[in-house]
Amino acid sequence: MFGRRQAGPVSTGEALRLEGVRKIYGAEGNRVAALDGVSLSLPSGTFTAVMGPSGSGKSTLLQCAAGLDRPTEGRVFVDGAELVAEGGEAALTRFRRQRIGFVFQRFNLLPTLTVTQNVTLPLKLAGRKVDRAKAREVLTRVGLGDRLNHLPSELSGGQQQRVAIARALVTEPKVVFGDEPTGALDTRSAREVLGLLQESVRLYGRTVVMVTHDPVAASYADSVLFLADGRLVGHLISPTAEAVAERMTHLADEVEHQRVAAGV
Ligand SMILES: Nc1ncnc2c1ncn2[C@@H]1O[C@H](COP(=O)(O)OP(=O)(O)OP(=O)(O)O)[C@@H](O)[C@H]1O
Repeated sequence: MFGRRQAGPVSTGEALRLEGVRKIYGAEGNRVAALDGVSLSLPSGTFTAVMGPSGSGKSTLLQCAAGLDRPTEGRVFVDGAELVAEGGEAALTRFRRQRIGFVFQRFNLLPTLTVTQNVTLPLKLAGRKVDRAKAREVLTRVGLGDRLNHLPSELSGGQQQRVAIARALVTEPKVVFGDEPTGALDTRSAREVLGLLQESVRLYGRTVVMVTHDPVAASYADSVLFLADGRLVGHLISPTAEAVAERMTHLADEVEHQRVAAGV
C-alpha cells in the first residue's frame, strides 16, 4: 500500500523559510544557544526529516518554525507569511491555526471526544465550518472510516496516531510538523504512519517536516537536514536508512571530538 517513494506532483513555491534564526535559552551568564543562526528554505510539497544528536536543537527548530515559540533573532515565514513578531499568544495561535498542522509523539488526542470530534476540533477552534463529511473523508483516507464514533482509548497506538494525522490534515495546512511521530509506535504502525505522511505530500501537496531519531523513518523523507550544536551541518537528498545512520554516527563522533577539544 505504501511505496517508499512514489512519483507525484511537482512542487511549486516555498512552504517554509527560516532566516538567521537564533534561539537563546537561560539568563545572562547561563546562556545556551539552542539554535545558532539557522537559515533554510523548504519548497512546497516536500517531505523533510530533521536529525541530529541529542541536544542539537531539533525540537527548538520545530517549535520556532511552527510558531509554538518565537526565535530570539531571525525571521520565520510559513507560506510566505511572516511569523508575527508582536501580538502575544493569541496572534501566534491564529497564525498556527491558519497554516500549520501538528503530529506529536504522544498523539495528544482528547480522551473524552470521539474520533470524529477530535478531528473536527481544529475546524471548530479556527472558527471554520465543522464539516463532518470532510472529517469522515480524511478519516477514511487514513483507514479509520469504521471507527468514527470510537473513543481514543478504544484504539491502538497506531490507530490513535492515524487519528492525529487526520486531525492535522483536516484544515488543509500548508505545513505539517511531526515531533517524533513514530517514536511511540511498533514497526508496522510506524510504517503506516510514515506512509500516510508521505502520501499527504505526494497526493495532496502538503509539506511535511518531521523530527526523528530513527534513520528508517528519515528514509521516507525526500531529504534530511542534520543539526549539530544548533547549526545546520548537513543535507542528504533521497536518503537511505544506511546513509542516514552513517551520517549520524560521524556527526556524533565529530560533536564528541569538538566537545573534548573545547574542554566541555
Ligand atoms: N526551555 C529551555 N530552557 C533552557 N534550555 C533549553 C530549553 N529547551 C532546550 N534547551 C537547551 O537547548 C538545547 C537544544 O535542545 P533541544 O530540545 O532543541 O534539542 P533536541 O535536539 O531536540 O534534543 P533531543 O534529541 O534530546 O530531544 C539543549 O542544550 C537544551 O538543553
